Amino acid sequence: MEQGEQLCEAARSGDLDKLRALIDSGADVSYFDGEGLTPLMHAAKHGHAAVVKTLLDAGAPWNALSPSNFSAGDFAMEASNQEAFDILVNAGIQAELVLGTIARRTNENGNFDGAYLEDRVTFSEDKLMDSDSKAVMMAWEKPLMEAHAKAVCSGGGHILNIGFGMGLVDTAIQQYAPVTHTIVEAHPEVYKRMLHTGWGNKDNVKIIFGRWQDVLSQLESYDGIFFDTYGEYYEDLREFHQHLPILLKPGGIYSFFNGLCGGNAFFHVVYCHLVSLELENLGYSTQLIPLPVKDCLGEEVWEGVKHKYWQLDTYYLPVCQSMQDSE
Ligand SMILES: C[S@@+](CC[C@H](N)C(=O)[O-])C[C@H]1O[C@@H](n2cnc3c(N)ncnc32)[C@H](O)[C@@H]1O
Repeated sequence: MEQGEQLCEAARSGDLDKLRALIDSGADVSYFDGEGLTPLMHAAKHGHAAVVKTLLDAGAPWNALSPSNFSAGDFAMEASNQEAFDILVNAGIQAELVLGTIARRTNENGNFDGAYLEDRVTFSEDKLMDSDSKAVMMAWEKPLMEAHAKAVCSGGGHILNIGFGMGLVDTAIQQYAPVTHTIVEAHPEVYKRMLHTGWGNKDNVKIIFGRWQDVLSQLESYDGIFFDTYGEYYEDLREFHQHLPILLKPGGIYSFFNGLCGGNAFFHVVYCHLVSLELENLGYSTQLIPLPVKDCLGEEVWEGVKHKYWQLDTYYLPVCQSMQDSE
């Protein structure tokens, strides 16, 4: 049997001594067997936590995917192997803190090339699409947007929303009659449509046209902030978070569309941890409220849409607050 196969066999049976000996003799820890599984996936599947740790320490890729798009962490999660799962989550967080490769790759699958804001968009009743038939926003998200609006408007006052899209969250925000409601939107056609549908005539609404990055000096500070852009990277969200101490008033609530790695359950867990950790470092606590979405997401929803950006059964709605407020 070749070394890679022996490694998979040792990982399956939890034979740590054999595994170490194979690694020491140069066996390839990123080997894929005939079924497209790595030794790490086998160890995770069978709950051999020490083997998982040894393989990761030897450089096994935590984020390799099986032919059915399962990572080692997905296998551990599916088999309820908590210890192996925790080790893999930590490995994922550490790797992403340094490299941020997963979120970037997910976006590359979406083929963003920075040109979205210059391209045409198409509006229909149930979606807003970019020129490449990828959904910028879809109506199935309406209950999520209503929940986000409820969270960020819970203290009333002055509300900021970044990214108008189909106006779902803004329509919901209006229901709470905020004192002021500022909307930042960067796409010329979306902006035009906002004006066409009367958003420019609402007494409490202020529209700022431009990329949030370019209009920061026009922003004030707010009691509630929601962030949901398109065609941007995790780094952009992270950069936006750096401005929260100025943009969010004491006692204010911040939330964002949590579509991070929405195509893979385990990567999503890693990113939920990662973003919470990064917000914590900035002084914000994050509560993730689970909302079931399976029922609003039948196959027909994705008809004509090129990239299925969300494939999970539960959405975790982030509610962030300054930790000083909760003391
Ligand atoms: C996913 S949609 C927002 C959906 C919205 N939450 C809703 O409820 O309909 C993203 C929006 O952000 C806009 N956008 C993209 N990049 C932006 C940026 N850098 N600054 C401001 N808006 C941006 C897009 O044009 C798009 O209208």
